[in-house]
Amino acid sequence: MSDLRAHGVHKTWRGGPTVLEGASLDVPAGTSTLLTGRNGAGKTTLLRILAGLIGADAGEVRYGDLDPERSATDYRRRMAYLGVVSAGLYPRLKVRHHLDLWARLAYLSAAEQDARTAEMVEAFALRELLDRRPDRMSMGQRQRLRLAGTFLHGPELVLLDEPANSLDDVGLELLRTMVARTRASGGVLVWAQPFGEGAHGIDFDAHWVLEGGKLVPA
Ligand SMILES: Nc1ncnc2c1ncn2[C@@H]1O[C@H](COP(=O)(O)OP(=O)(O)OP(=O)(O)O)[C@@H](O)[C@H]1O
Repeated sequence: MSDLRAHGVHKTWRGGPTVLEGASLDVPAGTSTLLTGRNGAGKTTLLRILAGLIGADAGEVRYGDLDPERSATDYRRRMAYLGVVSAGLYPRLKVRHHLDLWARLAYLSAAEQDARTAEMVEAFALRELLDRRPDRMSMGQRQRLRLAGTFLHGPELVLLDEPANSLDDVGLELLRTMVARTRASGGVLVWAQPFGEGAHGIDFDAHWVLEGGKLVPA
């Protein structure tokens, strides 16, 4: 297992604002970090750079030795990113078929697929929903499915943008358990949310605030 490191990350959106001006972050293996900031501070931008989904203008991101841009395939195999927009679900595809599809996209073997799917069904209480379609599910139920998809391939590096959105206290408890499991297995977890929302009862190892394009300890 590895540490996640970002050093001196800069990002200006083309025709838009300069969002990051030397953001640096170090998340040791086996720890979870809370990242907060005002609306528009750049949390999503930073998380997407950490995930390798967009490039930085300058600076460095590494998970162990892996560079998200140069080792994209390896990086994505080990990483999971949950975006804040409620996308990624097919309205008419049953829950069980989402899980099958994601398992295949992650190249899980048949045995792994069965084991991991069963684990996620359990972890996010999806048993009753297996034959339901997202267009007939509540927001919180859909969020549990998105979370199951996030953790399905057993990622070591987990980047979550406002993951508690729409979750009730039961859903939140399920998510807390997965955060704890990721830490316990030596993974790295970053959880981003707007400033002022509280820590959702999670005992994060570190809390950073994104302010003026830089990360400062809370
Ligand atoms: N694709 C884009 N093109 C241009 N500007 C963008 C783009 N995405 C984000 N921005 C701008 O970058 C800034 C930071 O946005 P970002 O979504 O990273 O903030 P955030 O901290 O996640 O905000 P929130 O708490 O509201 O989710 C905002 O001013 C936003 O308008």
